[in-house]
Amino acid sequence: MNQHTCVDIQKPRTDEKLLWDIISGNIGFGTFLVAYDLKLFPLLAEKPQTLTEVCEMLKIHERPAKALLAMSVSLGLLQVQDDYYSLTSFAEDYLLEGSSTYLGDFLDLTVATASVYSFENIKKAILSNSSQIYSGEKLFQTHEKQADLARAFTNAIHSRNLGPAQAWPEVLDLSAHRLLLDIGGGSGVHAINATLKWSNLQAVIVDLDPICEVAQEFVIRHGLQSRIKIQVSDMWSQPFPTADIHFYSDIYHDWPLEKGRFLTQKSFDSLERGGRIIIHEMLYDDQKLNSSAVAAYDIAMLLWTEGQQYSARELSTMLMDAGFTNIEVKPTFGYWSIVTGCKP
Ligand SMILES: C[S@@+](CC[C@H](N)C(=O)[O-])C[C@H]1O[C@@H](n2cnc3c(N)ncnc32)[C@H](O)[C@@H]1O
Repeated sequence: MNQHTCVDIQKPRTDEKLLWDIISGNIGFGTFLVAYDLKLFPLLAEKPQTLTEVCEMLKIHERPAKALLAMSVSLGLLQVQDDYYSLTSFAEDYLLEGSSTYLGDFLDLTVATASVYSFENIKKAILSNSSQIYSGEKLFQTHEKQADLARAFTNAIHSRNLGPAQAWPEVLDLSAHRLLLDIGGGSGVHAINATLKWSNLQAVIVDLDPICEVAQEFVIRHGLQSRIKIQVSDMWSQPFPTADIHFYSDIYHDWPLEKGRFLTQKSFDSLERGGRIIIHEMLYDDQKLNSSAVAAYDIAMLLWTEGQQYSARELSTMLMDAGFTNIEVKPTFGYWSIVTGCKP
């Protein structure tokens, strides 16, 4: 090439916004957890504060305070008016201890396990097709052996489900049913909300031993001991107690497809005629293409479990193959939906 020949620089077809959107998702998540950890949200719940006041109360310099506040505003957690920062409705609903949908226990676990989502762990999970939580030990087997971890996890899932669990019982008519079996029910947050909404319903929560202790405490806290029973039971090996609704929330996504099929068939076989199955999950669209939130949850399942997020079509097909009819998919709350069917 001649020394003086100019070479055109090819222009990109797109600007680079997408790069910064991807980066901001990651940094925004970390900054949100730090804001939570520093108790920025309860501080602003007392009264709106200026930048200087936030610096004083959090004992941080102006430069990081500005960055923290700007990110919190851009994430939709704070709003600013006349130089005063205050909470948005989302922050009031989910980030204040007094709220009935407070995410505190979920965020505490997320802070404690933030390193699970590191570059190294995501790469290892993708290359090895294995979970990275608890140094590669199986999630639920570890919980069976370590009651403290089981409790922190169960409390976290409970707090994260306080909103969704109020929503799904509103979208179905359960007035003709008697007994809901909450399989792998965790804290019992769904059984509790379903029985509170439908006075005709009783419930049984089945789960592993240390989790049932936590569920018992939540049931007592709501004064529902006469309507909700708790049974230590392994859903793979032990028969289901009699019920006319089988409810699964965030269970199918913990396991591979064939285990989902197993549970579906087991439910179909053990439900009475007219019985209903309800699967509560964050669903992908059928092409598994259009939701970054569900895709992120899918990666989280890779890091924590043997499972994956499913689409409405995949779960509906599973129900149909087992013999269920009248299959319906109903969006319920945020990214949550239920897939439900009846035993003819
Ligand atoms: C992701 S959590 C969901 C908890 C609850 N369904 C909810 O949505 O709040 C999964 C639950 O399945 C339970 N689980 C795992 N293996 C189980 C088994 N073999 N038998 C019964 N429950 C099991 C776990 O202990 C845990 O409570």
